[in-house]
Amino acid sequence: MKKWIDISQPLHNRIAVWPGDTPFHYEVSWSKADSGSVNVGKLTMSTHTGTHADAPFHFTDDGQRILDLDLERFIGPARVVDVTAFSVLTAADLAGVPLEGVTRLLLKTRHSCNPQEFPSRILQLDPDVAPFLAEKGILLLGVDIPSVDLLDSKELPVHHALLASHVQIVENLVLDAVEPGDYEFIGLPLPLQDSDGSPIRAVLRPL
Ligand SMILES: Nc1ccccc1C(=O)C[C@H](N)C(=O)O
Ligand SMILES: [Zn+2]
Ligand SMILES: [Zn+2]
Repeated sequence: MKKWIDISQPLHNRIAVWPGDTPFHYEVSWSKADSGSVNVGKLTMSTHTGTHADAPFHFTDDGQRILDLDLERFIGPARVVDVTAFSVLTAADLAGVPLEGVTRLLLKTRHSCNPQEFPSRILQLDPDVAPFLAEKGILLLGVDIPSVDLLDSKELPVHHALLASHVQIVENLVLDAVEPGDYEFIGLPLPLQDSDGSPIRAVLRPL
């Protein structure tokens, strides 16, 4: 049996966050020395830090929250496709990619990513990608960048198009060391009842 590959950003106090968002912070708030028994940590973070899933509530006030999402989407076969040659990606571009029978698509948009550095430019996805993916039967789209929309977007047209097409969004994957191809994917969100997003531990195993 092949090994699972971790495709998650490590969460630590120097991880890059969305500009202006809550910095990630972990500390031991109650040490073994103090408690006489155990180390107990305390976390402060934005729900969109590191490798994470977006809930529709992130960009729609009446949208589903993380705990409402169907877990089936976050476990199962996935295809990794290299789109590093593109700075804009449309449905027409994806028409040349074999996607028959694919239910989860992970896009490798850059050769390397440094989770401690927020990117200045990212791939531009055309919103027409969303209905195209839905038509292929794709349930989840994962990217190795902080957003499926451009970094300065306020309207978030790609987020909205993916929601309208019932495609789950996963962001900030680490695909540097991953060859294009077919894998088993697991990337489960935490059971955060009211949340707009959740960190996931995303892993792949070659099929
Ligand atoms: N505008 C923001 C402000 C603060 C924190 C995150 C965002 C995002 O929109 C993040 C990105 N679109 C995401 O879905 O993770
Ligand atoms: Zn997000
Ligand atoms: Zn997002």
